[in-house]
Amino acid sequence: MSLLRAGPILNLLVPNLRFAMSRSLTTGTFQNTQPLNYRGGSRVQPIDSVGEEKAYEPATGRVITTFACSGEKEVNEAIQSARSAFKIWSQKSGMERSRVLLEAARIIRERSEEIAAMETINNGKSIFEARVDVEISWQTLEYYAGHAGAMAGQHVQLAGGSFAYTRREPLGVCVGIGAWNYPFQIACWKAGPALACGNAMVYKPSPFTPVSVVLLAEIFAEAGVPTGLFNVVQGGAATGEFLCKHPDVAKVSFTGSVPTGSKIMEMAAKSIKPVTLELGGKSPLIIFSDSDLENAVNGAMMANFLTQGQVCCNGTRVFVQRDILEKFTEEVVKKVKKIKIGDPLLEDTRMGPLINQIQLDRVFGFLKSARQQGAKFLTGGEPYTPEDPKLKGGFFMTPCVLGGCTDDMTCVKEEIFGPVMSILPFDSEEEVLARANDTTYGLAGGVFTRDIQRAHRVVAALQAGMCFINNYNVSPVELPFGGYKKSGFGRENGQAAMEHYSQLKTVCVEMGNVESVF
Ligand SMILES: NC(=O)C1=CN([C@@H]2O[C@H](COP(=O)(O)OP(=O)(O)OC[C@H]3O[C@@H](n4cnc5c(N)ncnc54)[C@H](O)[C@@H]3O)[C@@H](O)[C@H]2O)C=CC1
Ligand SMILES: C[N+](C)(C)CCCC(=O)O
Repeated sequence: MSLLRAGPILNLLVPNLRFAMSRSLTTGTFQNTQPLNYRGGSRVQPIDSVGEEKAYEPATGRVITTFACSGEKEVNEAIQSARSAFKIWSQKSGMERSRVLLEAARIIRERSEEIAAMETINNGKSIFEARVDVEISWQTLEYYAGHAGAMAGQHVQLAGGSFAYTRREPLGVCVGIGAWNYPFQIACWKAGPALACGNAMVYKPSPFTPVSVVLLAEIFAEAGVPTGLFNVVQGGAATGEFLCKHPDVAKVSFTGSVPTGSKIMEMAAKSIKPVTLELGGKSPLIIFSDSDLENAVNGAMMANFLTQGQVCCNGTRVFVQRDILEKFTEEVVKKVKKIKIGDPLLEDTRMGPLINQIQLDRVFGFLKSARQQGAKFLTGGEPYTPEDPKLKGGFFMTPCVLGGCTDDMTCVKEEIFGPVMSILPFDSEEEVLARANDTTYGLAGGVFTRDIQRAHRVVAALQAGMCFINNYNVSPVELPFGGYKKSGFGRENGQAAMEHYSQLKTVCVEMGNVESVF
């Protein structure tokens, strides 16, 4: 399956003015001048704040914007704006909502080059990958447009002509809190099903990546949502807490780390708010010796190096059956050495910088302990300075493959969130399954083998919410995505997400007389 599944559609797009504008964006030039909050149908400065944040262009280390973190009053304004829009939106038919979502998807397609460029500038991922993210984003809105029109209840016949029916109703104002690795796509993964079900949303992106989500808010407005339906507040933990604790919020959907997920669940518990938690992982990828070697190598690359390795579902523990260990390792190392690192806005770049200096230092911290614990550095793991002088301050490193790894090493146990693959040899299926499941995480897992029975047996035994056979990290919107164990619960994407943004009402209808017991 191709990563860029909708490629032909993208190629057919006629270049428009915005496209031409985004073409002129080069690394080292963008400076944000507009307010980054969005409320009541326009960009606004927050009315109160709890401090200030800076966001960077990771490729150059330049500050591209400084913004105020929304305070309690601003958060309340955004929620009240969403509440009033909810009254209108929730009364529309599914088909009416569907039409608006389809229009939003169309505008995203039209503006895809501009959105992808913003994502690359603020996140650091290659423009090639950012385009894929934008495609997945509009596909998400199209997919949930279909579900909006198809939302329906059940009819249940009861004795004596009485009957009951069920209604699937929206929850109200939903809060989305996002991570920095897929800023625009995560927002669409949450807003798509939320809006399709008739909810309103207040969204808080990560303070590292505040820029692209405001574009989504503008696009929803242009597509015709009621004023205030989708709002954006900017900020970090304090702003997030105001959102989670607010009594008028009906649900919180969160993507991020396990410790923050745990805090969010605690806050939501106080007022019995349902939560969806998409947390981290340390997923296993199991490669049996009967695999198609080239596919297995490509699968391992896909499992480890997208978005500079900053992906929650990455298969970072690569278990390789011992008789192909040498050949597999040799091929992987060859490919990793060829990854083109550099200016992420250039067409042939495949790896950009990490998100910031803190994350880069964190990854080097893990690599230091890997070295101390005896891992072999087969390639990479070093700071990298591209030749282009404007990239001197960027947060680059070379992608790394670690050999000679054992299950007890820190680099094998903990989520690194950087371009680091650990290779672990194994002998038997039983042994590798026990080792693969020996983790508190359970987001994803993969297996490469030509043995059809073994493939299904292995994924059935994996304790993970998203499993792949003979591929890794493809994520079409039709497929439910989410974790087992400490990787969270609830599902994004697929029909499953509709249930997490709606509630079921049963209406029991009496057609005869009331027979009282008294
Ligand atoms: N599952 C995933 O896709 C992701 C997992 N991670 C993991 O998390 C680590 C740290 O990344 P961060 O972005 O710093 O994750 P984080 O969990 O600190 O932040 C994620 C989001 O939650 C917000 N937040 C933080 N504290 C909050 C609180 N007390 N109440 C409400 N909202 C709060 C943040 O502002 C951000 O929008 C990564 O190294 C990685 O291990 C990070 C990004 C994505
Ligand atoms: C798109 N995909 C599957 C590579 C990653 C999405 C999950 C995340 O937010 O890290």
